[in-house]
Amino acid sequence: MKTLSDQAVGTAHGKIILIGEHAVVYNEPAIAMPFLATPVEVIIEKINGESVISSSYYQGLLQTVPDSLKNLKSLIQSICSDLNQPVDGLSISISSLIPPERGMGSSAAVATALVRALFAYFERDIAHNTLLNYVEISEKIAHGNPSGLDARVTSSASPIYYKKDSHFASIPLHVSGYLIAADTGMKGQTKKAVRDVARQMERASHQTLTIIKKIGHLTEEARLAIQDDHVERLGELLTLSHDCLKQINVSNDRLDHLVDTAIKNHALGAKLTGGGRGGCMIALARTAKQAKLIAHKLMENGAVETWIHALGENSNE
Ligand SMILES: C[C@@](O)(CCO)CC(=O)[O-]
Repeated sequence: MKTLSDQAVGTAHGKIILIGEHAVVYNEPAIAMPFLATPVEVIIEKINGESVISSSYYQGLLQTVPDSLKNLKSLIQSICSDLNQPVDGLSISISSLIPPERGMGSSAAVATALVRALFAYFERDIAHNTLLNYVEISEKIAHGNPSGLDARVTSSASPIYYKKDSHFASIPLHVSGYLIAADTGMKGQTKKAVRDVARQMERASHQTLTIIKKIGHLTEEARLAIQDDHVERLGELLTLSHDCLKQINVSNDRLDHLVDTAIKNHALGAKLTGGGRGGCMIALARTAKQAKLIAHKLMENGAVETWIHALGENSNE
């Protein structure tokens, strides 16, 4: 009989929306980026007895996980059953640098790393589509109705261009530069912001639709800038899209202040990322040195945490 490995590791990373948020709700495209500065690692080791799990939220038996980890328990049970392996005898330890509830794909990334670790532990190869299907099981429990975007971006090295109703395409990443993300320390208010944009669309449809369409054009241009290595143009497009997002009232003073701070400190561009009214912002810099300075200035100006990701660096795909 084949002996299984005593230890296996699975990795994944966070995601950020580079451009196109809110407009994507109205059938315009958006682009999401793998964000390697926030990695996730799952280590599985062989133990005797019942399986245990350890994460920053919980340490204990897999059988008695709290509700917040039920998605992972289901995922482990499905995989062990599909691979004809016992659910006992595993020590699963999860470490994640992705802040939760910031729209950075935290739950999908943990699920991705867990699926990879389990398949490595049981010495099985896994096709990318099978991985996505497993992550969806977990995301359905965690979020109800996942779009599939987070699963794709947290397991991929390439930016993903996407439209509503599961239109996904990888973009060849030829642009180089440094992407800085900063956390405002406030929870984003995606649901409320999406609802308010819908109300605006009813009240002032022509005006609102013009802005939404403009974000769509900026996103198409950003796709070209990424694949044709036009980092300066990409920066301009980010700032222009932030102006559009301001016009549809999904920014707030704290985000605007961080965006202005980044630009004053020679960012090529900056914008909010995700649902807005809190959450995170991003800035683009040409060099590592500029990125570090911008991150430092963002911290001085109210950010609670910053991360720097070198575009084009190897990832774990
Ligand atoms: C604001 C939004 O476009 C992105 C939130 O991360 C909402 C959505 O696409 O569901």
